[in-house]
Amino acid sequence: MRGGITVSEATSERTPVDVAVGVLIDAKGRFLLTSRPEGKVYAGYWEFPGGKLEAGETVEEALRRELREEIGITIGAAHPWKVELMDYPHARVRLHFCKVFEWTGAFEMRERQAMAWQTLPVEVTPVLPGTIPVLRWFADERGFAGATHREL
Ligand SMILES: Nc1nc2c([nH]c(=O)n2[C@H]2C[C@H](O)[C@@H](COP(=O)(O)OP(=O)(O)OP(=O)(O)O)O2)c(=O)[nH]1
Repeated sequence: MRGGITVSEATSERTPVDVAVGVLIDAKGRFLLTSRPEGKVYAGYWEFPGGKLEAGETVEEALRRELREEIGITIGAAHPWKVELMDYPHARVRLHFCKVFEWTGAFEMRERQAMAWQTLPVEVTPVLPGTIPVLRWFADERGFAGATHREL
């Protein structure tokens, strides 16, 4: 007989995949969102740029690599901000959100994403579920009341 593990228990026990996420903030306090490229899950949804850690990488190393690969910039220091676990049907992810205030190079959307500098409330839509808590943290930091983004 197989153990009594139900599908939902198995799902909640999935080992999370670590993801490094960059919250780029410019001199005006705007933050950068990019759209997920065609061919990825949640294609077209807006998110903070980033990606999965490769073996042996720190969060900061992964973030530096991903932002170079995906949007063409070289970041300065990555300041760890918050860590969030998200359960999606496709994966369980541990999102390491880092604030980034300095970078060099010109933005180049190498995966043909779109980019948008945003403030609250966010105007682009739809926003990836794993991005929504970040908007709430910004709202709390900035004393912003009301909806942080538009629902689909
Ligand atoms: N980059 C990013 N990913 C997020 C955010 N919120 C959120 O739930 N995620 C999830 C979506 C994905 O399941 C995962 C990131 O994986 P990904 O597929 O974009 O990473 P990657 O660039 O390494 O992709 P790949 O090479 O495996 O195709 O994290 C966010 O704000 N930014």
